[in-house]
Amino acid sequence: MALFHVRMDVDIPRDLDPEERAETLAREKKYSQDLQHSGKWVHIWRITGKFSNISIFDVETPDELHEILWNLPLFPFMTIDVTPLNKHASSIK
Ligand SMILES: O=C(O)C[C@H]1C=CC(=O)O1
Repeated sequence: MALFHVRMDVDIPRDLDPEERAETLAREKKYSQDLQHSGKWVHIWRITGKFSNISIFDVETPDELHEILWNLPLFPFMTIDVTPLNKHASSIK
């Protein structure tokens, strides 16, 4: 198990075909919710006032996270920042 903090900033071009935009967003939602049901996408929080999220992933390896992120339907329109997390020595959990 490895935890990662991931920030995703979305920037969809204004001239993208509205049908393609809606279809991509619908696929993104299903992809995200399937991963949430699987336990791999542990948290997703909207950043106030931005088309961005902060997420926590629980995966086996960085390669697995890379595959998940690479296959996000919105990946072509995202800037993604990944921070690996280690257990803090003072954590009681
Ligand atoms: O809305 C977003 O932050 C982008 C993306 C991540 C999951 C999802 O459903 O959409």
